[in-house]
Amino acid sequence: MALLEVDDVVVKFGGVTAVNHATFTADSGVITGLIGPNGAGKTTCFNVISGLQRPTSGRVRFTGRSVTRWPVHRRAKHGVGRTFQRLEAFGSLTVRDNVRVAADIQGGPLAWLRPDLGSGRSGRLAIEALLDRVGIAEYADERADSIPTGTARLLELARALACDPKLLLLDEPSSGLDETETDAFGDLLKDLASEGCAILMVEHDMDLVMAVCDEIHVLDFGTIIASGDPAEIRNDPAVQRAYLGYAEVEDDTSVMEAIS
Ligand SMILES: Nc1ncnc2c1ncn2[C@@H]1O[C@H](COP(=O)(O)OP(=O)(O)OP(=O)(O)O)[C@@H](O)[C@H]1O
Repeated sequence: MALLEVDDVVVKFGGVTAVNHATFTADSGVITGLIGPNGAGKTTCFNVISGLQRPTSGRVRFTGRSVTRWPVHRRAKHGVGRTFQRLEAFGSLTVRDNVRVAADIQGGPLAWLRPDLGSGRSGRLAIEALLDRVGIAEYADERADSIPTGTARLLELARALACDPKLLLLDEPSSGLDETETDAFGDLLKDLASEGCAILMVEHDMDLVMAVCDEIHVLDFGTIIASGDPAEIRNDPAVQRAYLGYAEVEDDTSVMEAIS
């Protein structure tokens, strides 16, 4: 049993089938990529997993329990963390306070009793350590609406990590990061996975996807058309066709070449 099981999920918006009988898993210690052309249904899948979107049919199981009808906050409390493609930080708060709010909410009304949370010294140190870990400590006192986009994405990651997730859903996490920052970000993802976190990532940077993912699922028009490790996905003709939009693909054209 995998940590997250998406089972035969369908999402329809009127006449548009955004997700079409998608079945896939994400597991602890594993970095899983969910890729596909624009409009393929990736964000809708994330919304179904995090609880923002009720599926038309199908099920979502998390830690073996059916969570299909659970609201967002209940899933979050049980370990589903998420970042958004469109940034969702509290702009008028500092970077540090954005993370503190997340830790406080996760801790609940009795958080002040726990030494690792709340406003006590240990809680404060834990937040500083988190900011340092994602590489944004120097921005701790800046307002969140004044920091660069790439930094704001890392802030979203820190905020999600403050809730101690078992599963981390990352939607376009590297957009806005330069090459060096993206490399560091990839290393951080590997570290998090090695500590047992399940990571499911929607990402357009194929170099990053191919470098860090253990398993990749490819969506096209809402349907999973391929699943496998990076080498299998790279050379899958159906994936190449999906990205290029036509069938005539040279045998030796890789996905990375196809979409670049
Ligand atoms: N709330 C909605 N109402 C109607 N149609 C929607 C809604 N949300 C998504 N769609 C449609 O569902 C399809 C899948 O959209 P989705 O945003 O999940 O794709 P995506 O793979 O995340 O795309 P991108 O890579 O561009 O972010 C698209 O055709 C989109 O227009």
